[in-house]
Amino acid sequence: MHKPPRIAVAYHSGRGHTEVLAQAVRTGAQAAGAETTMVIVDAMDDAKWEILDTADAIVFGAPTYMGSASGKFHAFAESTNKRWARQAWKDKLGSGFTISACKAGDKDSSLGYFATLGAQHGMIWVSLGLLPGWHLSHESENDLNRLGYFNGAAATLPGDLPPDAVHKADIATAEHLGRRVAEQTAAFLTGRAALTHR
Ligand SMILES: Cc1cc2nc3c(=O)[nH]c(=O)nc-3n(C[C@H](O)[C@H](O)[C@H](O)COP(=O)(O)O)c2cc1C
Repeated sequence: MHKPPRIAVAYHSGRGHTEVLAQAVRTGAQAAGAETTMVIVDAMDDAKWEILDTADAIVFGAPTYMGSASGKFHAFAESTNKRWARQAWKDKLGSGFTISACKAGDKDSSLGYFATLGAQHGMIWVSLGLLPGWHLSHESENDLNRLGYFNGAAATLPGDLPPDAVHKADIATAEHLGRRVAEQTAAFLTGRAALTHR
């Protein structure tokens, strides 16, 4: 019997929109049997770094600000440079999620940035693993992956609305991502353990 995968959700949220997605990623990962820990990256301390260093997978999240992940997330990412130098997070699994106000809003840049950050750390990237919803005439905005992203989970919410207005389909998409990261991490850990004991 293997230990449950440990998944950290490392995120910044300005007004609570990204927080809703972070909680959804956690819900999905827990439903798939993972142990999850939330790490708000605005103010890192030793305990938070320990959580990230010992996690089997890290899911990065931030709102899209000025066409990329928010500045606070970027500051966190830059502060991982010593870990980068010794490849401390190599072979952890990773993925990412974002939200923005515009329908498109350059969210792709944020998701691409998370994937590049993961690659710099030698992490193994987990895609969303869903076909796009809402892209044929019989489909609707209530579909999973209604915004049609592949590199992670994305959500759109008009900027003047409160966090509890985050679209249910976007929440379900983030839950799907959490589940998928948990399942892929469990499969990876099982495979690695089998190879070690061969
Ligand atoms: C400084 C700033 C820059 C923003 N830039 C973008 C942007 O480039 N594209 C976009 O669609 N929305 C943009 N937004 C809107 C936010 O992405 C959106 O409101 C998001 O849901 C906020 O999430 P949060 O509450 O987790 O911070 C911006 C908001 C702020 C405050």
